[in-house]
Amino acid sequence: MAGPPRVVARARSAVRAHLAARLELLADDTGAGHLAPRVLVGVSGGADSLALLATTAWVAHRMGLETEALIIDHALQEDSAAVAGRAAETCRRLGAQAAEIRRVQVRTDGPGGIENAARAARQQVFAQRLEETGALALLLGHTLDDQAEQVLMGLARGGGPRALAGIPPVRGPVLRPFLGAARDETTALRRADTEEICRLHDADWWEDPMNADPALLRSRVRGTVLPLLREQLGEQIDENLARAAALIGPDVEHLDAEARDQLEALRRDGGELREERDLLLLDVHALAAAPGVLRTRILRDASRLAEAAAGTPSDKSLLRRQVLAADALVVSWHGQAGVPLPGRIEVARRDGLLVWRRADP
Ligand SMILES: Nc1ncnc2c1ncn2[C@@H]1O[C@H](COP(=O)(O)OP(=O)(O)OP(=O)(O)O)[C@@H](O)[C@H]1O
Repeated sequence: MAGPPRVVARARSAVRAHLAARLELLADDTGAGHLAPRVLVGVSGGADSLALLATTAWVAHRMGLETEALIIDHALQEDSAAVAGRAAETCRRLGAQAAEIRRVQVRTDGPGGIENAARAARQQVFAQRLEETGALALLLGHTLDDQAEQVLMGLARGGGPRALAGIPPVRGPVLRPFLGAARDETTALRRADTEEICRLHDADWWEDPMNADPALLRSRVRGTVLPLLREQLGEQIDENLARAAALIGPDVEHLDAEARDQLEALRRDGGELREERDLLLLDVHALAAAPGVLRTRILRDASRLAEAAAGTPSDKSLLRRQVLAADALVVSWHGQAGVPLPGRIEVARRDGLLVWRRADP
């Protein structure tokens, strides 16, 4: 008997590998027993997420798991409720035991644009639904094409290693099986593969009109820049960009984890807060002993902690010049005034300590 088409088999194997790894991890942590035998799939109605839903429903069923489609209606077009309703119907036909539609309000005039506001709203619902259902995992349909676009946009914006590491295939309970198993981009699926899977399932998908909006960087990268790069640099450019992310990803994750551990240790030895404005103190000599790649990460993480401690969290990350100025306080400079940071705080040097404190009013 002939097996499933090759593309379907590849998709199933990617989803199976991700779910099996998640179950194994939870079994080690003895956390699996507390979780419902359910997986969530974020479905936009696009080809990538419908293909993922169909694949997951098939695989999960055979692993004794239920599949719930989670559809977020951003209410950004007039027909958005109808699009969400049709997607839910398709998901049930493709084997989902449940299909949840959540309507969210998205600010259209926010600082990061509609795209970022929609993403933030989506992530909030994802986290909430994971909590409500106690599901094992939430699966998202990002493909190798999304990864290539992400890396290119990161480079274009002058991003560092984190930007070049692209979209993580696994982050806690959030899994992106179509990015490939264990950072192996050769097992990733292309957007065209997901369209083929949808056609094989006779499932109509929705094309997001925002994808064609030239005002958005992502649309220009997808519609103009990558086609040109394929023509000029070769058809393998998407795979090569995704490979760069796969190669750098583990290095970045390792350094980030190391920096978190070192910050924890430095905080333990950091002494008591002395002034009312103080938020966080670190021993400057201990910090100076860390290599530069860790120091800059520790400074970023510490600044985020201090911002949270101040109760004035901003959605801005540290600028490169702020990191360099803070690092200069550590390695070379003693009497300099505080370096202003996001969230109305600053970092300064005082008595052998690096001090994060509320900024002078
Ligand atoms: N409205 C939605 N409802 C539920 N899931 C969604 C929705 N939009 C996107 N997703 C999920 O996110 C995946 C990626 O979608 P898309 O590429 O449009 O988002 P993105 O903005 O690039 O991603 P991210 O959310 O990571 O920034 C989809 O395959 C789907 O799993």
